Amino acid sequence: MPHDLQRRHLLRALPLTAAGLLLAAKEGVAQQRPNGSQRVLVAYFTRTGNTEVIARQIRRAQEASLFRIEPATPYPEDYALTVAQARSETQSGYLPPLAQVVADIGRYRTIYLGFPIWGMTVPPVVRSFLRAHDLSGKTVVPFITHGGYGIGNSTEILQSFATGAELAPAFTMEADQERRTLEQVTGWLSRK
Ligand SMILES: Cc1cc2nc3c(=O)[nH]c(=O)nc-3n(C[C@H](O)[C@H](O)[C@H](O)COP(=O)(O)O)c2cc1C
Repeated sequence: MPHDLQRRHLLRALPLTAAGLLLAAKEGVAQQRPNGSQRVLVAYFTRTGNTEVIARQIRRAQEASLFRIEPATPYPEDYALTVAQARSETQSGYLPPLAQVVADIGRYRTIYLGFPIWGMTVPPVVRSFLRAHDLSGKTVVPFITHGGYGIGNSTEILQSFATGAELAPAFTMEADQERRTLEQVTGWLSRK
């Protein structure tokens, strides 16, 4: 029966070097398909679930393993605080430590990499994921959701962070934007 990420080792947090990003994280075993070839991994980051819908569909279609990218310290629940934190992390080049890394990344040939656009670019934690795993010789297939403003400089950022990987053209799509939903609900509530 499929099960969520199993955490094998608890390691103490280390400073934020590239090695630290790897060592600070627990090793995670991706959720695996019982009969799959295990050569395809779907790794994704999501806040509100849009990207996860696509990740799970790819997983079903490709008989792939599934890995959720998460920061060791979760982002705030509050939308505005998350936007502010993401902006400051991106501006300073901060790479948040990961909650877990893929323990057996070497077995995968193809990595579908999914994320939402944050501040017109790749979210910091997705950059952490790329830094923490050796993807050289692998094919990285991005799938990206955004709130209507496009994918910004994501292709260039992916090229610079996925060192040695072959980068396939990205699948991109507009999806619900949390900000728009919040504004509409706030407007509705204030009329009551
Ligand atoms: C911190 C933050 C920053 C965002 N920045 C952008 C942006 O610059 N451009 C855009 O089109 N959408 C932006 N969005 C909207 C998300 O990209 C979009 O809603 C995405 O589908 C969310 O995916 P998820 O549900 O998998 O988290 C942002 C959302 C958040 C939370």
